[in-house]
Amino acid sequence: MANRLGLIGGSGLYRMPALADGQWIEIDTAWGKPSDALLLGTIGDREVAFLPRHGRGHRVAPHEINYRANIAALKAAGCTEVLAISAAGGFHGDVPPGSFVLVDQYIDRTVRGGRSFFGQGIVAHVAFARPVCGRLNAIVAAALAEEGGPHRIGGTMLVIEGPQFSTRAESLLHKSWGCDVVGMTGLPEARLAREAELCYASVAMVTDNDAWSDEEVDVATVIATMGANVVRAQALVSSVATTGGGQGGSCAEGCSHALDAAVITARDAWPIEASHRLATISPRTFSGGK
Ligand SMILES: CSC[C@H]1O[C@H](OP(=O)(O)O)[C@H](O)[C@@H]1O
Ligand SMILES: Nc1ncnc2[nH]cnc12
Repeated sequence: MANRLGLIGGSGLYRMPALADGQWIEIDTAWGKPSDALLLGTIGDREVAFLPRHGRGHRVAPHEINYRANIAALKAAGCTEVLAISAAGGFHGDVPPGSFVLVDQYIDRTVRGGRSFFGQGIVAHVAFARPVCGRLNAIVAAALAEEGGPHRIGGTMLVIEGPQFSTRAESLLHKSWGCDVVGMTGLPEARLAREAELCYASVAMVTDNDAWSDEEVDVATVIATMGANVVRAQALVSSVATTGGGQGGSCAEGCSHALDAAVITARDAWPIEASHRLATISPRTFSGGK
């Protein structure tokens, strides 16, 4: 098992120059094609796989992303941990544009499908009260402190369906709920990472104040702020890659065994096709299936 660190780059983060000898490799999955090829390489001693969430050139909209294929491709590449980077709007003065937020909770306002690997004969309900890996989060928190730029440890991300930005009324509602940041892609990504038994952490790079004030968000603002902070993001991922080690793929927080207490369908009832497909996201659970 490669024990790679997976990196998902969001808006404005389509390349990863830190990857020494990076090679773009096409991967197909039982869930279809991911947003792009994976860039496989190393940062320091750590093997890394980078995937631009919207594809190079930003061709795939948030509601069109095949999140299952993206996560399955990272799993197939031998990733055990995933650090996701996203552009996001901020809801208050503690998370101004230019700050990085280590997300630890989500509220889902999406209506898209493809939010689970399960169904079609095999049912599982993974625990999601703590939707990110506390162990990987501690590594990212240390890297944020070392990087030294403005950041916040912990924050709730509200995920909208998009692709349109929120109305002012929605933005004010989400702010009143105590959310810290808003994006369009954090879910179902985090849900699927848990189902695929991957440690997952997410850093939101705040690019704008969404729509609750007079400074209404637009794409130009998002890209300009991302551009100004992309070097910081690259430094952050390099630091995580060189300080984290993946714990040999066995996570003390339980991410690597998330399906142990989750699959409810009797083993002798597993349809063969479904168990073969699921073996690609959890070989240890499903390879011994029928
Ligand atoms: C370009 S503004 C909206 C766009 O930015 C965020 O992308 P990502 O989460 O992939 O960094 C947001 O979710 C939207 O997809
Ligand atoms: N305000 C916002 N809402 C949703 N996604 C975003 N990505 C960047 N800024 C955003």
